[in-house]
Amino acid sequence: MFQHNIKQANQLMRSAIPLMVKLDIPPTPYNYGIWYEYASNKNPKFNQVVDRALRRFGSLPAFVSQELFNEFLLPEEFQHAHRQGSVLKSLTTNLETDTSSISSELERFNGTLRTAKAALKNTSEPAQVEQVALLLERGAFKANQAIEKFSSALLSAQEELASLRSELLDVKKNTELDAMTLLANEKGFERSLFSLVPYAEDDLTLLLIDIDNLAEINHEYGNKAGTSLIRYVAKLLVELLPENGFIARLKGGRFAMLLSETELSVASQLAESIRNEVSIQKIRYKNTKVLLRQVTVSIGVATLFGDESPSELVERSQHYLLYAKRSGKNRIAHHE
Ligand SMILES: Nc1nc2c(ncn2[C@@H]2O[C@H](COP(=O)(O)OP(=O)(O)OP(=O)(O)O)[C@@H](O)[C@H]2O)c(=O)[nH]1
Repeated sequence: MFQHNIKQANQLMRSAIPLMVKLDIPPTPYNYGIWYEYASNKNPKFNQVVDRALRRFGSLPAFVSQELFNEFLLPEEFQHAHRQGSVLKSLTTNLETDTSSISSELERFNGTLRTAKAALKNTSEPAQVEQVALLLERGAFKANQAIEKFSSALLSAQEELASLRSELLDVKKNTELDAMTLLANEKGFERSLFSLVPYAEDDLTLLLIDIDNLAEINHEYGNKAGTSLIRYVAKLLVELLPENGFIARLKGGRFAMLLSETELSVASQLAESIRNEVSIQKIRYKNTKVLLRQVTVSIGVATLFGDESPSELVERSQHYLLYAKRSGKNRIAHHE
């Protein structure tokens, strides 16, 4: 990527910038990268994915740009590396190089000092003394240069580390994990959904899975038992999750399972087997050893089609989930 000369690069940036302005794309480094690549028209698959994302979102949401950038524009070896990890690695390598260059420069200067000392011992000739002084001056100048370079490298490393630390703090704060089940939470689900949508070709399916009558279960066995049940179902869903699946807990006893490259018919079969598997469990609440009455789930299934947006997909799954609940619960519902 980006292997153009300055003239070509300038031309491409001139076509990319009006596109960004027209589509109201924020001028982030990711977006510059993306629109530069888009304007170069070098990778038809990339342009296709961007076009599809634009149709679905109307613009490019920040994390979609980031995903596209990582997927298409980063060199292969960096794709899976965590940003912090790669920044730290390059910091360490730079500092190592600077450290070894300063040590060899100081070593050389030490040698110069030794030679100068020996020379001065054997002579008091003004011309020779002057030559030694010149040698020392040159050596000191070079050693000084190396020290200056090293301290400026240390300074910028320090700044870089401070900004990494604050980035890590942000990541911690904005965690996308549900503390109760250790699955992704609603925010994590949204991020996953938005990043999968640009690649979907009528084969991204969403299962909204909701525990039936959780309020009654709470009432009958106590809230703690209800919470324990949510954890139990979460574990079971993880066991049943296919390799290309992603699972999150949205709220209460409601889960979202995203299945990429899975058409409606296959996803419906999976939904049916999840429904059945939950309904045959014999669940005992471990604190009181009480066996709970039959636990069931209802599931709404929808597959993204055409230029549908992520929120339209979620709305359709909700619609089918509601339909399943109204039709008596412990069932799945989807588009005919
Ligand atoms: N124990 C427990 N209950 C929760 C938790 N989060 C939400 N709930 C309860 O889950 C219940 C969800 O109620 P509803 O949305 O009416 O759903 P439901 O009772 O499962 O009824 P249907 O969805 O129609 O089958 C409410 O009573 C909430 O208080 C939780 O973390 N633990």
